[in-house]
Amino acid sequence: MKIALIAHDKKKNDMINFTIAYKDILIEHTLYATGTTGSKINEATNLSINLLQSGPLGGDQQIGALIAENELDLVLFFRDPLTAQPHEPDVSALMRLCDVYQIPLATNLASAELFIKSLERGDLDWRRIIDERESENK
Ligand SMILES: O=C(CO)COP(=O)(O)O
Repeated sequence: MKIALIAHDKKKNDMINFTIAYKDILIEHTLYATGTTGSKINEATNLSINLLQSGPLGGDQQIGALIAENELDLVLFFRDPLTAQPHEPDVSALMRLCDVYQIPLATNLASAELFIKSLERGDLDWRRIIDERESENK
């Protein structure tokens, strides 16, 4: 599965702890992340991550583009709901695209834990069927 990992600054510690805790599961998947989040995860876990731009510099839009191209199966986006973000329109656009394309989106640590356990159990395997169908139509 292709998974995007994103965290606003005040949620980066949550994301690092999450990736340390679930490293054994995450290592089995292809990971993408916005710039700063991805670098910090890589430093803490050594997980291999496809790094995009930092969020405020277009990283959220790059994640959105991957969703629109059916290149992501799951988005874990630890949002900070208490701090205004200069790139709020990009954040909203990313979440909107998850809804447009039916991509599971966790916006906090508690829901990400549920998703990662579902992933381990194979609950998200329906995404593989969609991926196969998409590649046949290309
Ligand atoms: O701003 C972000 C998401 O909106 C995250 O970007 P960084 O990972 O570059 O901090």
